[in-house]
Amino acid sequence: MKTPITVTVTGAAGQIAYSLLFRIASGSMLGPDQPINLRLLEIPPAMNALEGVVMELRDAAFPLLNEIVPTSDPDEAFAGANWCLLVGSVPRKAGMERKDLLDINGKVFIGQGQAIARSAAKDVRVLVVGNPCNTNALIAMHNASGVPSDRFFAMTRLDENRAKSQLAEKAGVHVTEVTNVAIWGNHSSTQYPDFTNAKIGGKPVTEVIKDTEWLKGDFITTVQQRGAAIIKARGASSAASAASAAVDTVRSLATQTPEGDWYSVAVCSDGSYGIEKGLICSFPIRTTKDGGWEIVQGLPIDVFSQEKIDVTVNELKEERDAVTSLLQH
Ligand SMILES: NC(=O)C1=CN([C@@H]2O[C@H](COP(=O)(O)OP(=O)(O)OC[C@H]3O[C@@H](n4cnc5c(N)ncnc54)[C@H](O)[C@@H]3O)[C@@H](O)[C@H]2O)C=CC1
Ligand SMILES: O=C([O-])CC(=O)C(=O)O
Repeated sequence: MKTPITVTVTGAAGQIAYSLLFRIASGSMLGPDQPINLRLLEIPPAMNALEGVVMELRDAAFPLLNEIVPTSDPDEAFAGANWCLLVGSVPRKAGMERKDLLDINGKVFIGQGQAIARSAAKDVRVLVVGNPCNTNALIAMHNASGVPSDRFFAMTRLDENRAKSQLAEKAGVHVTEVTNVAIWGNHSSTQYPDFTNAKIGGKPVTEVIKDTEWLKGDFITTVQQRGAAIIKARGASSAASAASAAVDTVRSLATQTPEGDWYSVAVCSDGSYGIEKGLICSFPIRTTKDGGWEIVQGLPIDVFSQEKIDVTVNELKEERDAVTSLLQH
């Protein structure tokens, strides 16, 4: 029997968590032989609802679920955490951009960053899902003194999955044929889903999909606006697909990436591709044999891509500049 891995999920009584917790406990995220301790953080008014979720987790009788701790105390929630999935925060409503949530959600990540630094395990890794996730991750990272910056991630995998699904549908192939899709920049309507380096059945996308106007136009805007389209249709933001993307992100970070491929997640920029150091920016990423991660280097960036990347990186800088008072050094 392996030693349990402790996973903390915040916003544990919310929509995303209602899908995510059951996927984690079933073994989808960390493997079919990996026992899990779940530590679940909520705000006091949601503790009753959380109690109901805990009852359901117990009722599912998951063989891998070792322990469940529901709490409204961040230090108790992050105690010994190996993985922290920071989902808890308010979702946007129709007509809002994700960055409009900065005022409401940003400050949550100060206290959570500090509590992670005090209480989590030495090998802690943190994936921020709550929006605006890049800048919330930046706030958490700056407030988690002593935790290395390469442990902080923000989720752009849902965007990658959406891009793959759009490309597969257009090409009339199964989604598993689509590889090498990088999302650059911010998880926002400025993100750049890079089709120029993507492949379908091992061939460049541009050789398989000849409709360049669609690739440069509707493809990009559909991916950029998909979250808003879901809110319009469902009356609530994506939850099950977001949970699934969080599972995919952690699994990709925890397992070696297949040769030649990459995945998307926002990490602390080291200056690669000229993107300002210290921004939490989405890049093409590979997980290495030793369990670390690296930014895929040397991808060709044409003029069209560079313009798109500049726009989204500029937005990240603006968001960072708007929260300077929340960033501690
Ligand atoms: N990065 C991405 O791709 C995606 C991000 N999101 C974002 O994820 C976040 C959560 O979405 P939902 O689960 O649908 O929202 P929800 O409103 O259903 O659940 C959020 C939960 O967080 C809790 N919460 C609020 N403040 C908290 C705090 N300080 N500590 C712990 N818990 C706290 C609330 O009580 C609530 O139960 C939103 O910000 C949403 O915009 C949603 C979809 C995709
Ligand atoms: O659009 C939203 O507000 C929720 C989200 O991040 C997404 O679905 O990508």
